[in-house]
Amino acid sequence: MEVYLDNNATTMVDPIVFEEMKPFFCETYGNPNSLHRFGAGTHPKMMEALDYLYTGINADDEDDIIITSNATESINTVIKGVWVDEILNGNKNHIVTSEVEHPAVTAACRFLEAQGVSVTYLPVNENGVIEANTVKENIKDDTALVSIMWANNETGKLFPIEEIGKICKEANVLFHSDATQAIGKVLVDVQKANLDFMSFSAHKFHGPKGVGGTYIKKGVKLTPLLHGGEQMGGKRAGTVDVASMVGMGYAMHLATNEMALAYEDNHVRKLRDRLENAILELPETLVIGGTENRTPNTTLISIRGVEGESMLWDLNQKGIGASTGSACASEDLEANPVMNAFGSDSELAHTGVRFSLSRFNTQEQIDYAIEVIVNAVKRLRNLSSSYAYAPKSHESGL
Ligand SMILES: Cc1ncc(COP(=O)(O)O)c(CN[C@@H](CS)C(=O)O)c1O
Repeated sequence: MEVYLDNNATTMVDPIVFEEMKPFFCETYGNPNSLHRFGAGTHPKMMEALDYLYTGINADDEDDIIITSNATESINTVIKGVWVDEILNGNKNHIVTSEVEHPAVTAACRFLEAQGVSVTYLPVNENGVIEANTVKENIKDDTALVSIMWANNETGKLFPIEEIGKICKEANVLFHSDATQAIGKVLVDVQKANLDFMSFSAHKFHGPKGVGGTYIKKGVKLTPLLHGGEQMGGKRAGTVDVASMVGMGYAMHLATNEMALAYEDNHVRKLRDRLENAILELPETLVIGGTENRTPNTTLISIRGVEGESMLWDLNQKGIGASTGSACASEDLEANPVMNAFGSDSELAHTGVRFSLSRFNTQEQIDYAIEVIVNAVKRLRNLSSSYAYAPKSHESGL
């Protein structure tokens, strides 16, 4: 049996989405900027896709959503655009973000630090969350941007975006959230969150890889990252990948409607809890960041005495796909920086395994995964020279 439990890395394109995309390869294949019928034929479905995107994040009709290649491009567009507008051409020189952001945020911020910008990386608290008050305490007169993720990709922890949005509005500071791991898992409302910018990627909610979006609130200036043609009103040059844009719009429609979010919060959450609770019955295991206030599909579990990479190899041999943390850091055998930030000791930082489920997982798959995981832990702990578990009288030895 094959069981895919790495949906925070990427998801399967929903077959229904794939059907929506097909016509734009060999039938309606014109360039949307061409004036003839071959180009104009793409417009109805592109407009429908935009409608789905606006509805999915509750954007106002006058706001902008520009189509990018992925969340990384969207994030760089915001951070570097604000740098140009508010720092190079303004009187600001400070950005507030967090220690547990995705590298797309932290690396872009480190690039700006190399250009002389001051960046504050906020720590998470003992519950693995960035506190709104901590953001407030770190906003200065020259703060150009606050950028805090909506949901952490490794732990699933949800951050107080609406509270932070109120703080930024009162302080008149631009606010961006990387919502890549929130869309399709929890309700994302850009207006309630008082966001000026938001980034997302279609392949996290059963859309195609290679397409994402940047939300820009009406009236907020943002210098483009890419210059060239007049696509997206000059806000993002380059011919739009029509099929992917249509796919992202439809995936947003399927993933963010009321029934879909209820399914995530019930069915997917129940499967995640079933898997997590079975692993927590093993001695010396714990959920990094704690179990409260998380996306319904994610668990990052430390299993003392079991190297994350060794566990992944065992799982892969049995048809199960998971990760030790974000896929983009999977080749890096250094201790997981996010786990370090969440306060786990150095050994724990090497023993984390991330399981991230989706609406396509079944209870049968989860029960199989539990059996494989428990057997893998037994095998790997028995092999471990450094792990010696002395069971208390009421615990079975492993
Ligand atoms: C919160 C967050 N923000 C940005 C990105 C980047 O998405 P792209 O579509 O690759 O550009 C990701 C992708 N995180 C994957 C791959 S590193 C993970 O395994 O966690 C993310 O989780």
